[in-house]
Formats: sequence, C-alpha cells, structure tokens
Amino acid sequence: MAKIVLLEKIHASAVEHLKNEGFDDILQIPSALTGNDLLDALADADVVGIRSGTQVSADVLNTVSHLRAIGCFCIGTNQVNLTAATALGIPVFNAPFSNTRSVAELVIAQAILLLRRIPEKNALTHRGKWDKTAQGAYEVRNKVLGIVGYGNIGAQVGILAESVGMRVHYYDVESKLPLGNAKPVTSLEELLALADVVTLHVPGGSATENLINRDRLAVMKPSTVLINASRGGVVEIDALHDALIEKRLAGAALDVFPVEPRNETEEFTSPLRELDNVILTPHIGGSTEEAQENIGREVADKLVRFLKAGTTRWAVNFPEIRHVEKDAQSRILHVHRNEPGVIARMNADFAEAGLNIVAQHLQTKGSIGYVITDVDAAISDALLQKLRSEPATIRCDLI
Ligand SMILES: NC(=O)C1=CN([C@@H]2O[C@H](COP(=O)(O)OP(=O)(O)OC[C@H]3O[C@@H](n4cnc5c(N)ncnc54)[C@H](O)[C@@H]3O)[C@@H](O)[C@H]2O)C=CC1
Ligand SMILES: O=C(O)C(=O)COP(=O)(O)O
Repeated sequence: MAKIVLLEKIHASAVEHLKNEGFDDILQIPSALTGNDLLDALADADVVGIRSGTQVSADVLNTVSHLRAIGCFCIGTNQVNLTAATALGIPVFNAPFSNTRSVAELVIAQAILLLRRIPEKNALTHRGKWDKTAQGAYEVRNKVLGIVGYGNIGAQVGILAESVGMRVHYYDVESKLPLGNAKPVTSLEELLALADVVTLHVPGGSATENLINRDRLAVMKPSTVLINASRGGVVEIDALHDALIEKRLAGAALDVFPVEPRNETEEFTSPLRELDNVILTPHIGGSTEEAQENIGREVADKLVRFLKAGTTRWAVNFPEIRHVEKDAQSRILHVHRNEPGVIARMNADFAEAGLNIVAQHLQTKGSIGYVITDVDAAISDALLQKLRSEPATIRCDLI
C-alpha cells in the first residue's frame, strides 16, 4: 500500500477521497518543509502532495528514491523541478482550473479597492483620522485593465472586469483568443503605458523572474495601480517599493512574494509592510472553501488513478495515458528513454517468460516513453529485475 505525505494543510476532501479509495497510509503535515525536514518526511513516501510553498528541487528528487508521483494541490508547478521529475520517471499532477475563479474575484475586488484608495483610507480610519475626500478616488468603470498573461486566470479576470465596465487589454507571449471585447496589444510596454490597473497572471520561473522591473515600472502612469497574484518573483520588490514611495505608482496589491513564510509562526518580512497604499495578503488568491475542496478531490483523484491504474492523463510533465481499468492479472508501468527497440525488447522478455500481453498502451513525450502493459499471469521477480536492468529503463513498477 502506498505511503502518501500531504504537506501545507491540503483540504480534508483529499484525505477523504484517498481513504475512500483504500489509501489509509497518509501522513499530514500542516507546514511547508525545507532541507532535511523535507527529506525526512519523504524518505519512505510513494506520493507527496504539496501546495505552492514546498520546493521540490532536483536534489530532493534524487534523494527520495521511493517517490513515484507528486500532486501539486494548486495551479502553479514552478515549485517542482519538472525536468528532474520527468528524468526520474515521476509524473506531476496539479489542479489547473479549480481556483481560477477565486483568484479572478480577488483581483476585481483589489482593483476596485485600489482605485478608490481604500487601503490608505482604511489605515487612516483605524488610526482615528476622518479623511473624507473624493480626491484621487475613481470608479473602475471605463478604466483600462491591463492583463499580463491571458491564460485561464487572466481571461477570467477580463470577463469579470468587463461586467463592471472596464476596458480590457492584454499582453501574452502566445496568441490568445480574446474573450468579450478584450483587445490584445503587441508589447508589454504598450500595455503598461496604457493601463489604469495592471494585473499579472503569468507562471512563475526563470522566464518571468523580475518581469516587472524598474524599467517597466517607469513606463506605467503615476495614477496606475499594480496587482500581483501570480508568483512573487515576477515583480522586483525594491523597484516597486521605490516607485510607490516616489509616487510614480498609485498603489499595489500583492498576494505573492519572493520569499514567503512556511507557516503562520514565521514572520512575514517585506519593505512594503510600511506602505498604507499596498494591500498585502498571505498568498490566499486561491484560498476559498470552494476552491480548496475541489482541488483536494481533483488532485487526489488523479493520484488514485495513477496508483491504481498507472493513468497519467493531465500530468503536467509526462506522456499522458488515459484511464483504463486494470482487469488483467498484472499491470507493468514502464518508463524509459525514448529510443528505438525498447518495446520490442520488453515484449520479447514477456514472450520468453511465456506471458501473453492482454493490452498495451504507449505514449512518448520528448525524451521519455511510458508504456502500460497488461499480461495474463503473475510477473516473477526475475522478470521484473530483467525489465529494470534494461539500459533504457528509467523505472519499472508493478501494480
Ligand atoms: N495567488 C494565488 O493563490 C494563485 C496564483 N496562481 C498563479 O497564477 C499563474 C497563472 O495561472 P493560470 O492563468 O491558470 O495559468 P495559465 O497557464 O492558464 O496562463 C498563463 C499565461 O501566461 C502567459 N505567459 C507566460 N509567460 C508570459 C510572459 N512573459 N508575458 C506574458 N504572458 C506570459 C502564457 O502564455 C499563458 O497564457 C499560475 O502559474 C500560478 O503561479 C494560480 C492560482 C492561485
Ligand atoms: O494555485 C496556485 O498556483 C497557487 O498559487 C495557490 O497556492 P496555494 O495552494 O494557496 O499555496
């Protein structure tokens, strides 16, 4: 029976689903983990479930040899070294849509609050000051929303923004179908210069690191506000801090940060804490009851299908094989380097062992191949060892 480790307060719906499917060996740890704590927790784990806070590096993956699958109970997968996971034959699953709406709603709320200068007014009122003035407070109606990254969240934000009368423009590195009346622009700088509200919805990682840097902040109008609910590394924080202090930007809402506390006992540090015109939230864009419950069930289900049948449909890094119920006696999951002759040699091994292949499903993606083979009898240890010792084999498991 697989051992499953769930970190970072993954919703109870995940545990419920796993247990209903017969997976009882579940260790729940509320915090994100790093270093030896992470290695110790994963030492004998077959599956790990994480959210955005646990970095699963190549070093971690190379150390925890037991690991067979990773579930990211969130959208982003930049916290996992996907290249290393793929090279080790470990599929990574996520929940690509379950918190999209939650983030989009928060962004619309933040746009309204920022243009009305509510963060400053709220802070002043808490301190006993009655700053009743319309100065610098605007409706969002008719203002330009600039969306950077018009994927699932960006497009959903655009739809909601139009319903409150905003004019939506977006910039994406890929060509995207504009929804509603949204208009694509051809450069990020063009979007930044045009927008009254800029909202970021790109993936994290080296390609988007400091995408909003000092030079790009300088392109924005002083009346513009910036929202980041994507990944902390996308905005150069010191440059943003300077722009806000020097009133080259009117306000900001940040939900994500280059360094985030691993749990509620660690202090959150940021130069932005001192600024009243910044909304700071603890990475809760996707943290609604609805989203978390759905994510828990969705990712748990993908893991269950992998553990029970080898299904890799919706894996973000892996050849995808759809779910096929296991009805033959043995199922072999074989991950190998994608090169000629591997399947022929493998099937010759089955024939030599007198095994009849009932069904076989192969998919390849880039440098790896994944084949699920059902045979009509038990697999001997000797045959399993033979399959594992084939030079192109990355991993071979029986279920
Ligand atoms: N704050 C939170 O709690 C949450 C944060 N997120 C973050 O939001 C990100 C976006 O989520 P989705 O919209 O679902 O992803 P997605 O993959 O559907 O969309 C991302 C879009 O960004 C575009 N893109 C990539 N690089 C770009 C660049 N340099 N400039 C402009 N566009 C670029 C892509 O072409 C794609 O259209 C996630 O990767 C995750 O990091 C997601 C959910 C919750
Ligand atoms: O879905 C995502 O990518 C998020 O950023 C949400 O992360 P979380 O599960 O709240 O740690």
